[in-house]
Amino acid sequence: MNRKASENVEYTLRSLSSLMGERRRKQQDPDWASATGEQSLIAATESFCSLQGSGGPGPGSSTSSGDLERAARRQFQQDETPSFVYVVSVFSALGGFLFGYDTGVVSGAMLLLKRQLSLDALWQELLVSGTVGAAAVSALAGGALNGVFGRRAAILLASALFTAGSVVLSVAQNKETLLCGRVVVGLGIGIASMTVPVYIAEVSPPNLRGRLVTVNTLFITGGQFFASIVDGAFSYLPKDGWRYMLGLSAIPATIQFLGFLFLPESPRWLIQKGQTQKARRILSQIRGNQIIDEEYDTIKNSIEEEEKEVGSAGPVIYRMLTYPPTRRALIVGCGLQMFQQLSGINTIMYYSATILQMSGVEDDRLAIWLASVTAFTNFIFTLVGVWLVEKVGRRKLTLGSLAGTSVALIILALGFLLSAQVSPEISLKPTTPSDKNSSCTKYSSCDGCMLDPGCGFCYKMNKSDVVDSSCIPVNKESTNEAAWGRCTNETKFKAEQLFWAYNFCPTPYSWTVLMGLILYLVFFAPGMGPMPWTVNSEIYPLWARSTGNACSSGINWIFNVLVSLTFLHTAEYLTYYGAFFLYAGFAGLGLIFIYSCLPETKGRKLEEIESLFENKLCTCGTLDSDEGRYIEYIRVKGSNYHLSDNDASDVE
Ligand SMILES: O[C@H]1[C@H](O)[C@@H](O)[C@H](O)[C@@H](O)[C@H]1O
Repeated sequence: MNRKASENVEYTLRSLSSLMGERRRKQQDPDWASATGEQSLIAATESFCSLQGSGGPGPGSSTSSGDLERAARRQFQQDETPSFVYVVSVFSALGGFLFGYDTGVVSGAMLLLKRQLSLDALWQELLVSGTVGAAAVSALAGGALNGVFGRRAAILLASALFTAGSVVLSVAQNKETLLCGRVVVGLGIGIASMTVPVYIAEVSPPNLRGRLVTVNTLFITGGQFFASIVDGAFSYLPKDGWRYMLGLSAIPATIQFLGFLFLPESPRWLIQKGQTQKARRILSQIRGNQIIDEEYDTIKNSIEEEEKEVGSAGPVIYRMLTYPPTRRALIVGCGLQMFQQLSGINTIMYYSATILQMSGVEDDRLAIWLASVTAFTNFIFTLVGVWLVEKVGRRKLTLGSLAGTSVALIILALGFLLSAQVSPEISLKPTTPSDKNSSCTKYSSCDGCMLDPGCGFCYKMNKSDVVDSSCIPVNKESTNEAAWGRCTNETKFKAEQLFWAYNFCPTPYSWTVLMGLILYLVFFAPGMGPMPWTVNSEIYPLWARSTGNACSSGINWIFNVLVSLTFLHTAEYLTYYGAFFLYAGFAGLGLIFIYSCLPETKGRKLEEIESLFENKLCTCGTLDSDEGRYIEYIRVKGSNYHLSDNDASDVE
């Protein structure tokens, strides 16, 4: 038995012996028992004792603490979380999978699409960012949708949008239809991204909530990983391979839609809407054989109190901003989402193939497959987050993750800096054909040439030295070749031992970059990846939950577009190392923000969390008095009592 489990049992033993003491007192003094109306407590205690088959452990009782411990453990095991809550969470998390898949698959699809439909840069950008932009809009609008129609309706709508969008994409005949499909899918992503964490948090028991919501992010990164495999596999099908890539998500989307036709609405939302009978029925279905009275009453009371305290006049966002605890929670939630994106995750995800090329991978297809290694690392380390979230808590996990991410960003930046310092010189200045563009011939080293999106570096290798190098305009149709000169025909120039580097330079410091990249994901994925979603699903009171999550998800998407769309321009102005130092700076600011403002929400009931924001903003971290202290409780009612290592003290 591990230390914590034995502490649980020890505590239980202590709780039980105090109950036994009460029982003896009541048996000796029946008036006292009836006066306090505690007959049920006596019955419960007796029923516990009968579990052991040997009566209560009073003085002189033959029952050893070993028997008691075994009985407590047996009951603890019986009282497991019903599997229905896992079914509900997995079906909801399919929304996360679709979010990950549809944002991840586009990079591979674009490689094929731009050739088949001759897409120019503007159309490529529209197809990629159209989805993310639509997600930002629908995440913001999703708050109202959730509040009025409920979580279940929002998830059904999101999966219907995913299905419709994927079908449109797989049969599209022109770029305009493709754009419509991408926008429809984006609308689904936005709604799913803000609804699913809220729904899972609302149906989960407090001791599992963090883990189950984090599973949603595991599904996001799983979707991104699966997308990278699909991209790799269908890249061998140059004609129409993209139809499969983009259309495949119709399958999980349809499964989710069908599943949700049978899955229940969030009981918390139902109570808020006054549908109390239905809420009770669903809550007891989700909690299996456990008693729900206390949970039901807590939700109901907190809704009533909230209404008294905050009132119900005016738009929710106005009430949130004028009521200090929700205003603070909103700042923390949006800040977390903003810093998640500002620390550059999607630059790493979208440009990992380029970054990997910098570390010496020449072949395009190999770079695509290696990018799936990046996605896999992100996925596997999110799993570590699922495991850690209920052990170390949200605050420590996020802080540790962001500290590691900052170090990794500095290593990445140093790798790029060292590479820039030893960047190969340009030794040849070929004469430009009269009808061709010559803007690239002005550069004197590979570094400048690489940062100009219009140019590429053509060179030969002599052992480990770069020789006969030139900077030439890139072919607008395919970045794998130059527009003119020695590097124009891929098959021919490869046979002549020539190399073409677009967006990167050959460097001996590739290992530093590679190490930085891997370290980045190892640290980012368990904490900064999932925690912003997990924390946001728990920090708002019920009346503000949909709106709070809509705002913070909207912020996540807006900064996602900003960071990923500006990466190449940022690199052009600040160089690659400048860009990564900038992200490291943002991560450092994020660290200060999180250290001062993020309270620990682990193990608390959703209804209790509001109290964490009652004090002035950015003192929450220091008020973490409960950290490291486990409050055990034993609920005794009839023969049903519950031991939890993370819940509030409560003896009925
Ligand atoms: O939490 C997720 C996850 O970390 C993904 O890998 C990333 O692409 C998303 O932008 C982020 O919100």
